[in-house]
Amino acid sequence: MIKVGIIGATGYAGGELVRILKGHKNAEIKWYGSRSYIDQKYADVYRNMFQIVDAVCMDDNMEELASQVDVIFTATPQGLCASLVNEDILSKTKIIDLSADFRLKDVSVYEEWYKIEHKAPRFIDEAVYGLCEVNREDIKKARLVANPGCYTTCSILTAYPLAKEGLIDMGTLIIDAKSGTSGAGRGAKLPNLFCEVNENIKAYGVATHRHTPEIEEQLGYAAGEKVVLNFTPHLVPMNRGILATEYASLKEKVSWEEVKAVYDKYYVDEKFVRVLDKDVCPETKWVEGSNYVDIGFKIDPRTNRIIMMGAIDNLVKGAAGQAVQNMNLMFGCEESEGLELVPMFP
Ligand SMILES: NC(=O)C1=CN([C@@H]2O[C@H](COP(=O)(O)OP(=O)(O)OC[C@H]3O[C@@H](n4cnc5c(N)ncnc54)[C@H](OP(=O)(O)O)[C@@H]3O)[C@@H](O)[C@H]2O)C=CC1
Ligand SMILES: CC(=O)N[C@@H](CCC(=O)OP(=O)(O)O)C(=O)O
Repeated sequence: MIKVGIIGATGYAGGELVRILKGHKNAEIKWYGSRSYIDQKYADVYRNMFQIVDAVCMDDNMEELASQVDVIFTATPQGLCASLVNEDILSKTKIIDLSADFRLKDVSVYEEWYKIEHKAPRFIDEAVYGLCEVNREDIKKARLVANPGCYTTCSILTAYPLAKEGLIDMGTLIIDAKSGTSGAGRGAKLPNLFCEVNENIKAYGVATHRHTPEIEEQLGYAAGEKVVLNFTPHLVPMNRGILATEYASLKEKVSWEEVKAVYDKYYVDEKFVRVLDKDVCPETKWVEGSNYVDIGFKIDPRTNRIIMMGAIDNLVKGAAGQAVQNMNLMFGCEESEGLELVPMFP
């Protein structure tokens, strides 16, 4: 059994880790970490865990945790993992960080976009970007994995094959994305109150959202060139789900079938990536509660632009599901163990 500790188990991403790991046949949660609910029963924080989880919440003592578990998930705000990690801890346990602390390779870019000082820059090079479909072999050997952001997972996987094969002019790429409010976490925040979100849709973080440099960096590796793009997120009145619509000019005239062949080259054997049939556009409902990424695309012959669409559940493939997929790779488990979650509908 893989012994697991979760720091931030009381947040939405941490809660989803608990839900998924409860169905994992090779993993056992030993530590439900919290800042606000120490010594309280976890099932009192999340009543859906009544008679399922009997444990009480513990603090975020990573030093102590490292000697008790094989892997630590940090599902905590930006900066916390970097402020706790050290060589001694990494020599005893593996870490999968759901925050952005180790996602960007250039510390000055992190500090510019996140507006905080990075507390452990020496581990940035070592950290592996945990996008399983792209970095599988490196993840298997990693002791520190930077789990990608939710918008970024969706945005990158949707465009990755075309960037990699040089089909699109990267300078024309525009990403318009929408997210349910669970993406903002469980903490009470005024813009996320029911009356502010219900019957409403709003853009935010326009030209400043911190997922922009992460998408640019990863698609830059794929394309083999520096990528600069526009990314605009929107908040929509639903609990879960992200839909990313991405526009780019095609370098040459290609048919839908030729582009589909490019997607198939990368994804045909990927269990969690479903490239949809012609004229089918993805919907968040089709992936809700699951680890799937659904991708669809259309070519507009008038503009010779391609419109790519990707849908994920932000808490599963966008956070906890992908984190467990990473854990499976790091520990030699079946990659889909614990993740055979059938999407919920309606
Ligand atoms: N929500 C999402 O869809 C996604 C989230 N993420 C990332 O995952 C991380 C967690 O996000 P999310 O679950 O949404 O956030 P929440 O606000 O729902 O949860 C935050 C968690 O962190 C704990 N925490 C907060 N401050 C501290 C601290 N100083 N020390 C220890 N624990 C602390 C909280 O504990 P307590 O409540 O007990 O005080 C809580 O368990 C973030 O980095 C986020 O960016 C990544 C992808 C998607
Ligand atoms: C709806 C909503 O507010 N979403 C969050 C994204 C959360 C996430 O995945 O981001 P990180 O792990 O990179 O912080 C946001 O836009 O800040």
